[in-house]
Amino acid sequence: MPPAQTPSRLRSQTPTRPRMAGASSSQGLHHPPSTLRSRPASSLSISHSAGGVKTPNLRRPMTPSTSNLRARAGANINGVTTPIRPRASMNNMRSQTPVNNSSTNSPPCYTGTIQVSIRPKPLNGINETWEIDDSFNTISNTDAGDFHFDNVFDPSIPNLEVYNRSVKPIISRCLDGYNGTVFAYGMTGSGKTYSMQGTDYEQGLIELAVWEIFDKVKQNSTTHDHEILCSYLEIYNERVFDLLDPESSSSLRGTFGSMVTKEELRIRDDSRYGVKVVGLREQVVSTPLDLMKTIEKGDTIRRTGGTDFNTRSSRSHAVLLIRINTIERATGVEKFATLSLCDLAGSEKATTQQERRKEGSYINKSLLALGTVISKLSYQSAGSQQPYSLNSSHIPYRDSKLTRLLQPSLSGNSVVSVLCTIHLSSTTIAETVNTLRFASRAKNVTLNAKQNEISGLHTVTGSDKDRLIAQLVKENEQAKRELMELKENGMFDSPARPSTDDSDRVAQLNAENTILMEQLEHMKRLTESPRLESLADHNEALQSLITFDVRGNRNEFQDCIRSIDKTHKDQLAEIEELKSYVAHLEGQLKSSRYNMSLRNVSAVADDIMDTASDGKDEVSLENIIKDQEEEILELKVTISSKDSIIKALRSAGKVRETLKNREDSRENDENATPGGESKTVLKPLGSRLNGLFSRS
Ligand SMILES: Nc1ncnc2c1ncn2[C@@H]1O[C@H](COP(=O)(O)OP(=O)(O)OP(=O)(O)O)[C@@H](O)[C@H]1O
Repeated sequence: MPPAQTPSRLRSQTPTRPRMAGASSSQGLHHPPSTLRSRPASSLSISHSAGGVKTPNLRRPMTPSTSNLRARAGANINGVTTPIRPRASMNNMRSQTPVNNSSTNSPPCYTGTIQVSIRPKPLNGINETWEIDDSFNTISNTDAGDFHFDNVFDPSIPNLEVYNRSVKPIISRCLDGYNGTVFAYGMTGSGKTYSMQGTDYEQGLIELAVWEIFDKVKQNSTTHDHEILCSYLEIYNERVFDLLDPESSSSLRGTFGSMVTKEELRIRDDSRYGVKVVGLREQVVSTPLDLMKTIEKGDTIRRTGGTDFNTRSSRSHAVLLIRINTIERATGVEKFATLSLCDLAGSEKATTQQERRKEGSYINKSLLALGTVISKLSYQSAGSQQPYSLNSSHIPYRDSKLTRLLQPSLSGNSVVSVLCTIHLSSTTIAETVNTLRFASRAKNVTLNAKQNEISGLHTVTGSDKDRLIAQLVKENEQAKRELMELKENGMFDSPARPSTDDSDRVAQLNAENTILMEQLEHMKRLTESPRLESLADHNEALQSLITFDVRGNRNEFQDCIRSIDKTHKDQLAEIEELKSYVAHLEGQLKSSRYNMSLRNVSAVADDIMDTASDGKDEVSLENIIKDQEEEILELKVTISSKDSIIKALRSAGKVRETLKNREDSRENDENATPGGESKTVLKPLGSRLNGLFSRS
């Protein structure tokens, strides 16, 4: 990301915003001094609280002295400009208190109320309707009473002063991961656009915020990476449009109302940002000029039109969204925030033009919805009983696109500053009182903005870090305990004892390999040809038994039986031997595995793994073990076939017994009657044995 330029340097490069001489500082630019009417000292003032409810206030109203008025107004008296008194002691965000929730593992948050400032538009003529007190917190009218706010600006102060007191603290919060919202509210022609967008001769709050953001980004650029994205939209006749959409730009320039062909966008819930405008363009901007050009582009297609109060009235609510993502390089901790800067359309009485009337009704409807939401939030925050008309806990954010869009901010997760612009004229007193009542309610709305922070990949902070350390200590202790146990059991005295020395380990593994190879060889020897030959001999003996003609030579028959008996015994002995050998190999396998896992435990504990050899030995050992397992499986198959043979032998033994018995009885019969039919018995027995062999 290219480093941000300093505001001063860039300002001098901005061709589109020529400044009046002396307009670059808050002290330099001023407007004609307002003439504030002094009220009679004895008048009874009315104080406004939530909901604009009047409460008698017996405080004696202040009567500003002439000098005070001059100082406040930055007045040009006798040709000398009196600087506007800086109010360093005035902390505009004082109501917002940082709350550290680290003990509860939740992100830090700011609690407080919406910050509300009143900005009267300079009056052509003498102000006899409203009084602003010395402390710049109260605006009063004999009939309407007192209204108290965070700031009540003198009409003559410049945008920079307004910015410093009502917006600047929010920018710092945004760079620290808190969402920020600033919106200008007031009747048509009262100075919302003047304040937010400025003029060719004076920077507006938006531009000042943009410079501040990039200035802060530059200050942090050695330690942090930043990404700044911007979106710009308008809500026109209850429809959301993208002001950065070039298509819209070309099709709409200089057109209004029914000629609108822009694509309407929808607002959806969003887990990260609360709500999201689907399809809204986000433009990455890397310099303040980039961002200002983007905004200016959007402004060219924003709807404006002439009203009875304003020749170039904003006919839509314009919302600029600046997303600020910050990543601290050292920790990878990411903070992200959205700064929403809203220039709302002005409320107005019915106008003569039909098109303006239609727009006006939409504007009034959405402002009414905003007023209702603010009222309900205000009562909710105060925990007080709502009037019958508002009697429900439901906050109707969905009643208008404006409230829906501002829902995340109004529902608390944002640091919010409202700038209410008013007319001081006696002809607009009803609208001004309405605006002040709205402002009073907004002042009561509580906020609980959370810091948007994501822990870095390679680090953790605060309580997460402590938790991780505790977990690692626990794991380490467990590993140590296991190692101690293994030592006590003499495991480290075995040939497989792990060594921290790599060459020792390799030698050890080679030795194990040799042993295993020998065992493998031995196993092969046991299972190879002689055994199969003896099995073949055995089969031959059985075959001859099957085909034996019991009428043949009795000696031969008995030899055959003896041979089978011997083979049977030999097979049984071999099977036992094989079984014990398989058990032995299984034991070996187990112990090899155990030694391997032991090595792993030890390696982790001593952090040897990083420096271990290329692992060939491990691989070959594993291969051998795999081979052994296969051999064992084969042996098991052999054993099971031998079991079948044993079964067959047992059957053959029984046959032999039968034959022997028959032989005996035949001898007896021969002695008694000559001839006999033994073959008939042997046939089925032979086929049974044949079947058994073919199965095994
Ligand atoms: N504080 C101020 N100082 C000097 N001129 C101002 C001030 N506020 C407003 N004006 C002038 O008043 C006129 C109307 O102001 P602006 O367009 O800002 O009103 P608005 O509240 O945005 O109106 P709308 O709601 O109709 O858009 C403009 O010509 C503007 O220059």
